Amino acid sequence: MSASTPRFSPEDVTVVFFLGGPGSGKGTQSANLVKDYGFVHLSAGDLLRAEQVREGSQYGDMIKTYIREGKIVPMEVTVALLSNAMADSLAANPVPAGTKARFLIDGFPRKLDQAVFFEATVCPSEVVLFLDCPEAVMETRLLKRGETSGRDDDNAESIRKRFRTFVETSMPVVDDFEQKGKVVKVQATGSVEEVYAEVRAGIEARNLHPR
Ligand SMILES: Nc1ncnc2c1ncn2[C@@H]1O[C@H](COP(=O)(O)OP(=O)(O)OP(=O)(O)O)[C@@H](O)[C@H]1O
Ligand SMILES: O=c1ccn([C@@H]2O[C@H](COP(=O)(O)O)[C@@H](O)[C@H]2O)c(=O)[nH]1
Repeated sequence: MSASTPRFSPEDVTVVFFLGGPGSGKGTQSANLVKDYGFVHLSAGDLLRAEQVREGSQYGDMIKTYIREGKIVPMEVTVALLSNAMADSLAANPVPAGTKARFLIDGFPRKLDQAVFFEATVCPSEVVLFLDCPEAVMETRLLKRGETSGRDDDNAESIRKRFRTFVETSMPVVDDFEQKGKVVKVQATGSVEEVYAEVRAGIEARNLHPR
């Protein structure tokens, strides 16, 4: 894996960043958005977990520690994984003339430097979808998920650290995009169906329609 220049043109893609605290429901809503809106879903966390266990990865141990501690992995690693995954997807499914591939980038950017670096070297985002959810609700969901997820970080101590990182490091990213007029904010405390109805309304208001 290397952080090379992307192997595609920014003109060929529409990128939606999907942000929200740990357990706010990004992965759950992403499945709906893939089905109805033709997004390719890329979860930064999933890409990091795959890199962590990839044989021969020089980053495996480092990623494991960062994830368990709820810290943000250095941006070069994550941006390279995302950019390569986008390029691979475009190579496998070339964009028909006159259309753009849609990428839903879940759980990224989590830090301002990542946002700046990605938008400068890969492509700018179109919309930032933000799931707003109280910590108490997210904690209940994550502890429940932890009963079966097998994730190293779905335990009370890691969850506490992830919440702290989210408030201190990731919320400034949401605030920055908000100032740029890019944020679609959705309350994430309702049922999966209720939240999805709000998500749909929000992105359609930004001219993203089913495909
Ligand atoms: N609206 C909802 N109501 C109740 N439970 C939900 C809702 N949305 C998601 N969940 C459940 O909460 C848990 C966390 O959801 P999900 O994995 O989608 O969150 P996430 O934001 O992707 O989390 P992370 O950032 O930690 O990966 C899952 O077990 C999921 O089934
Ligand atoms: O851009 C990113 C995204 C994620 N991480 C690390 O991964 C874990 C888990 O992420 P999920 O989105 O909850 O799957 C997160 O706590 C970070 O440690 C990252 O470093 N950079």
